[in-house]
Amino acid sequence: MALSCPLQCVRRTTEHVASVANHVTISKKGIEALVSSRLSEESVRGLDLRKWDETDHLVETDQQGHHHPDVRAQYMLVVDAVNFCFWPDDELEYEHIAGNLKASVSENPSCISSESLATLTPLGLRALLKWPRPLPQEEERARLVREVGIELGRSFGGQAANLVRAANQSAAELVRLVVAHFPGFRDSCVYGGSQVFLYKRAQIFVGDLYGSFRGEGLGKFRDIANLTMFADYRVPVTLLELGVLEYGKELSGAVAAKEVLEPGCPQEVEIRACTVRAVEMILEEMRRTFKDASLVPMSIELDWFLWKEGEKRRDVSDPHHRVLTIFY
Ligand SMILES: Nc1nc2c(c(CN[C@H]3C=C[C@H](O)[C@@H]3O)cn2[C@@H]2O[C@H](COP(=O)(O)O)[C@@H](O)[C@H]2O)c(=O)[nH]1
Repeated sequence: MALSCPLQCVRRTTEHVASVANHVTISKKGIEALVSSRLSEESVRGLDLRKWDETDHLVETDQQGHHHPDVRAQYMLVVDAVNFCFWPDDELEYEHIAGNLKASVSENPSCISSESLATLTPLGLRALLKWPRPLPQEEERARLVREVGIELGRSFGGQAANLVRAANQSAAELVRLVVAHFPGFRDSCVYGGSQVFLYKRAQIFVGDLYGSFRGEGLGKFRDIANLTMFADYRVPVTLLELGVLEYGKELSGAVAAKEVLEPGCPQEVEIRACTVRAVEMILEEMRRTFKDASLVPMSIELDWFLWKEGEKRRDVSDPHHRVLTIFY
C-alpha cells in the first residue's frame, strides 16, 4: 500500500510515535504474557472474537421490521459523526447514542434524511438522541451532523449508501473518502513536527458497516483487515490493566486525578498512538505463536473484544484519560 493509503499512514505514524514516546511505553513482556494467558490460542478458540455486538444497533433483525440498507448506512454515519467524548456527562455512554438514535429512526426513518441532518439544531439533536439534558459539546455535535447532511446532499445524492458504494468495496478508499469530504472526521495531529494519523471515527464507521451488515452488501470490503483498532479512550485503560501499556509517573498522576489534557498534547498523542501500536504488536505475537493462523483475529475484532472488556469494567476500572475532543 502506498503512503497515500490512509490506513498505512495510521500504522506508520503511530509506530513512529510509539518508538520515541516518553510518557507511555508498550511492554513486550506484557504482550507475551497476555498472548500466553487471556489471549492464548486456547483462550481465543473459546472466544467469539468475530462477533460484532448488534444489541443497540439498527440491524435487519430489528424487531420493528426490516430497515432499508440505505437507511442503515445513513444511521451508522450519523452515529459515528457524534461517536466521541461522552465522559463529561456521567451517564452518557455509547449505547445511548446508538440505541436512542435507533429508536428515533424506527419511529421515523426520514429523521436522518440529508435534508433533516443539514438543518439539525442542538435541540433537534438532543431530541434525536432522546437525551433529557444538554449533550456535552451539543452545539459542536449538531454542527458536525449538519456538515454530514450538507455534504451528503452536495456530493452523494443525500445518501451515505452512495458514499459507501463510491468506495468500491475498499475499506481504505472509504476512509479516504470520509476524511476527504467531512472535515469533522479528519482525526490527525502534529507530534514532534510531524503529522500523526488516527482517523478513529472514519475507521469505526467502516468497521461498524462491516459488523452490522455482517461483511455483505454495504458491509463488504476486500481489505477490511487493513483497518487498525479505533483509538478511543476506553481501550487504553484495558491495555493498562492487562499490563500491555505503562504510563510514566507524571501521566499516571494526571489521569488518576481526572485532569483534562490539552487536545494534541504529547501525552494524548502517545496514549492513542501506543494503543494502536500495542494492538498491532499483540496480533504480531499471536501470528508468531499460534499454530492455527485462522484463530488470529483482525485488528478490528481484537478492538471489539478489548473495548467490550473495558465497557464491562468501566465502573470499577481506573479513570481513563480525559481530553475535550471531537475525534474520539
Ligand atoms: N475502540 C473502540 N472504541 C469504541 C467502540 C465503540 C462502539 N462500538 C461497538 C458497538 C458495536 C460493536 O460491538 C462495537 O464493539 C465506541 N467506542 C468509543 O469508546 C469510547 C468510550 O465510550 P463509553 O465507554 O460509552 O464512554 C468513546 O470514545 C467511543 O467513541 C469500539 O467498538 N471500539
